[in-house]
Amino acid sequence: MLELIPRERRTLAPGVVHIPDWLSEDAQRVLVVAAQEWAREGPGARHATLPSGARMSVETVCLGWHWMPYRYSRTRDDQDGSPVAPFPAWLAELGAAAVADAYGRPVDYRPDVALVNSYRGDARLGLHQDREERAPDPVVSLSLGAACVFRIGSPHHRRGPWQDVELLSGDLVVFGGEHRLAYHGVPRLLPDRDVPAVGTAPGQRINITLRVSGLA
Ligand SMILES: O=C(O)CCC(=O)C(=O)O
Ligand SMILES: [Fe+2]
Repeated sequence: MLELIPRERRTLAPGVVHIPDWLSEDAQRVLVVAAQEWAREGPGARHATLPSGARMSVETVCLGWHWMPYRYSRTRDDQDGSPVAPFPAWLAELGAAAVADAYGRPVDYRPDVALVNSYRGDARLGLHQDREERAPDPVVSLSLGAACVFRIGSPHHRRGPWQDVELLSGDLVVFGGEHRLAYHGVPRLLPDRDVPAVGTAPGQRINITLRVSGLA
């Protein structure tokens, strides 16, 4: 099922752009250090609990707005109720540069939510839509550490066809436009892929997802 993808920038579908190696190794190291600090701050990262009672295998800490299945809050209501960590201005600038590069034009992109996801072992993320936002702006995804398979399909239904893309450390994916609500997920890590020394734990993948909440 996995295609052999040349490591070139590709538009996977309208509004969906993959840029391999978008982040320099230095930038990756800075982001990994920041992600590790965010994951330790306050009540720390957690495996969110789904309405079914199951816990997600991905461990997440949020900035700006705290995402829970399936709503946002300014406070960490499924933890200790403390205020969510602030969304740093430099991360918004990085997100705007990502969207401008992906779409090849100047953009007014002001993300105010980050999900910092940590995958270890057989952690994965089922197919879902990012749809708790009230704004049409694209989603930015940055990958750090271990490689994974990223699956993206249609905005209309969860079943395929999908595209499976290998995401390596430093890769950028932007999805917006008519694929803003595309189903997507991470069916598995690819722990045997070489990872540059960016500071992640052995076999760990960190994903930083940026979104515009549209909330005030
Ligand atoms: O880890 C990824 O690449 C995707 C994360 C994601 O889809 C999310 O946090 O909503
Ligand atoms: Fe998502």
